Amino acid sequence: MLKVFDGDTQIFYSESKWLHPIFEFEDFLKTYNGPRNNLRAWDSAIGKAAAVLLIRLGVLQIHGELVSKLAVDYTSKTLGEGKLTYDTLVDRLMCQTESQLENLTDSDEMYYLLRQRAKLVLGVPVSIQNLSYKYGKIDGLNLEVPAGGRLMILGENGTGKTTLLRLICGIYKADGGSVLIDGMPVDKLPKYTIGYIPQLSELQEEQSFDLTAGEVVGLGISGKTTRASRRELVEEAMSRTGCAHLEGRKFSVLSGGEKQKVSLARCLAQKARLLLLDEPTANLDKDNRRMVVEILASLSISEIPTIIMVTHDKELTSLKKWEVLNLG
Ligand SMILES: Nc1ncnc2c1ncn2[C@@H]1O[C@H](COP(=O)(O)OP(=O)(O)OP(=O)(O)O)[C@@H](O)[C@H]1O
Repeated sequence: MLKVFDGDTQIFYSESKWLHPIFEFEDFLKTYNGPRNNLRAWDSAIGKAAAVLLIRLGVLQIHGELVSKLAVDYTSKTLGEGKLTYDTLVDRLMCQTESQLENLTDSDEMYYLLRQRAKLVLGVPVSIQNLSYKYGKIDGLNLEVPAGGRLMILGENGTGKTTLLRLICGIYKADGGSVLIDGMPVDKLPKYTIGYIPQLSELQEEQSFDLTAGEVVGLGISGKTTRASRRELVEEAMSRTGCAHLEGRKFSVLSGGEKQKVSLARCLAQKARLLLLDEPTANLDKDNRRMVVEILASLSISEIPTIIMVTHDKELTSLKKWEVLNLG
């Protein structure tokens, strides 16, 4: 059970189990407009996981009926002594989550792990078995990317990186083996599951596209969405990728980098569960490359889609915690 107070006023209450009340509280905060500088929480049991989440949400004073030593250590290191009080102190809470967090210190990485354990990820798993294709070095390839996983495909020119993305999203048919996304072949997937951004050269070929950038971003949004929420999704995605000012411009006349930003906004508005990105930072200047890196980092700890990306960009290849597949 979790109760949260602003000073003495209770603002939130939940009786859900495990860490779910805290994730519910996170959702509650998205629309809560009251003051947040004096948040106090009361929870029945506090392990390191609960401490990490509550502190991320800005709670400064926590009381638990049952509290673990790991939680006390983490809280005193992060907030200072005496911010976590308790009725009973135990060595550790007997759960796997507490053990998995024991030696982690990076708040983003802990948060990512907790959302994965709570199955609060947008991403779908991808399973590639014995995949073969006539071009490139794709010969009996096996690969598992879990829901919300992050995979970077590296390799020399011509090894088949782009070909692999096209096999995953069904543009090419494999000569042998299979690709299952969320347990299904690609043609059985619900519409809008995949967001694919091809290499810039292909985006450039879409010259006949007579749509505005805003309309392109709206393409991935389900037809059932109301007009108002559609607008909101488009605006939010375009401002997140720094291209809101391009909304009324024709997509076909945009520069390469602008097209990439608009395409990324399309995938965000679509809430794609699997992002397939082919050289997403090629042709972007330093600031825009940084922005893409930041968007990928923030996606990987909030919505958590599954991301499979081909890149040569040093800034991206140095990202930590990504699985790497070297083709060739
Ligand atoms: N439809 C096709 N017809 C002939 N050759 C093809 C076809 N599709 C792919 N290939 C060849 O397969 C190889 C792999 O191509 P792909 O574009 O996947 O490479 P890549 O690893 O993405 O390379 P780069 O780093 O240069 O983008 C290349 O030699 C390419 O010429």
